[in-house]
Amino acid sequence: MADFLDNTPQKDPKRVERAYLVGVQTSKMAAGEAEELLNELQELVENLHIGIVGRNLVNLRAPTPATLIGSGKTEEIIEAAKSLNCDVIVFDETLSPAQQRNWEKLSGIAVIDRQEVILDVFADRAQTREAVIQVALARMEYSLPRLTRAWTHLSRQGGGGGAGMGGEGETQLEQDRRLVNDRITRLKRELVDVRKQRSVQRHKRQRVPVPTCAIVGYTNAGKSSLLNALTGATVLAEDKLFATLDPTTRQLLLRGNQKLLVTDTVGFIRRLPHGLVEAFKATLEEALVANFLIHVLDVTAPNVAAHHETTLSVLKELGADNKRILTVFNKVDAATEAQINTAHLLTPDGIFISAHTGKGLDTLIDQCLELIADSFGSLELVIPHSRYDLIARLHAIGHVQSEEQEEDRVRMHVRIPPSQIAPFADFIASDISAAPAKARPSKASRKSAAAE
Ligand SMILES: Nc1nc2c(ncn2[C@@H]2O[C@H](COP(=O)(O)OP(=O)(O)OP(=O)(O)O)[C@@H](O)[C@H]2O)c(=O)[nH]1
Ligand SMILES: [Mg+2]
Repeated sequence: MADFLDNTPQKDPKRVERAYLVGVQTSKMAAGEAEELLNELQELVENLHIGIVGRNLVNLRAPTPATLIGSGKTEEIIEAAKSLNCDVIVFDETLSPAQQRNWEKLSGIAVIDRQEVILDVFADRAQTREAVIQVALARMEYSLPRLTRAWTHLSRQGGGGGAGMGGEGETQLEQDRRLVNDRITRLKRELVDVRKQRSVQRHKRQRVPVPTCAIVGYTNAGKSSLLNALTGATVLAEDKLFATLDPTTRQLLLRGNQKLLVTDTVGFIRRLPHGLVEAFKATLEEALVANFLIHVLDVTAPNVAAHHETTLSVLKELGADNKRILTVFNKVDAATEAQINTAHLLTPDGIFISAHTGKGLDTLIDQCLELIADSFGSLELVIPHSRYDLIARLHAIGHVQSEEQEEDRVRMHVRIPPSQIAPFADFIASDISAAPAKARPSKASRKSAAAE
């Protein structure tokens, strides 16, 4: 049991290595969707260094409660998996604990679903204490109703085998449940401590209020590459799913001395286990507290619309769907004209960029500046030289866009958060952002002010 609770994937040479994949096409799915999901599952499984020796896309009119798919097709799959000498059958659809048990009984082979694969990939990537605990929690919550399975996670990773088949007695099961529940409680407690440190760090950052944005999006879209391209950071960017689990924040200095904190976050995927969203909520808090979001999409992905929808629905689940979002289509350097057209239709005001070549980054930065201007009021202040303390303070906390010396005073355009305005109230010449829309400076003049 102890090994099962260990979050570290075991590098046992006997571990499973031959997988048979099963996808399910339902009438609700768009043409090609199930095939594409199955390709994604294949990539996920390969990320676990398990070889794919066969795959089967099943048409499903109505689900069968016991095994999800009908008995004829079930037999056919088991037959094929056995003849290919597979040690695991992987379902793209979520299997209920009972369905999973039934499949394992019928086949004598370990049977897992996409959710478990995703959990395993996350476990493989987790590096920091926070990520390790979060993944362990999600995995334990997933495993609780599945403790009576023929293969626990441990025995599957240890090479499977029939030893555990149906032999677990009630007492053992009760004991296992208690152990898992105890461990869940302990991990939750430990997580509270780890998170306290993150919130201390954030408060430190927020002492000087700087606008923040979070980069969100489907896994492998190029979020870390964008952070690197924008800020010169060196976050690991790799062609593997879920390369990033922990958020990284970097400061970006834009035109007009405007600072912006940019956070890279964990990627999303279709059919993300609910437990993982729950477990990563705190990590994704960076997205919740951001002033706005940059949603990155891989314009070359075969089903960019589904990626778009997945990210929006996870954001909704997190309660971050009311944020202003800049939609960014990345990898234009590798895109076809048809892919660009599809993206245009999906989000007409999307920004096309390449984190690799730098194309489109200027436009993205312009739009970031606009959003900052919208959320941080733009003020014109006239301050006498005798109040140099206030001028110095503005340089420290605000973002001075322009500064003009007049006889015994200085005229400044600044952006400061509303909560910080009070000490300057007597010196306000005009509040640009609060002015009626027609009196507001045009987009172009605001941009040039920012460029000064
Ligand atoms: N052609 C091309 N490839 C890119 C571009 N940006 C990123 N990539 C590639 O896409 C892959 C994923 O990039 P990452 O930056 O790691 O993606 P991510 O969104 O952070 O991925 P996760 O952290 O796994 O969610 C890497 O192989 C990058 O080299 C781009 O502008 N053009
Ligand atoms: Mg990343």
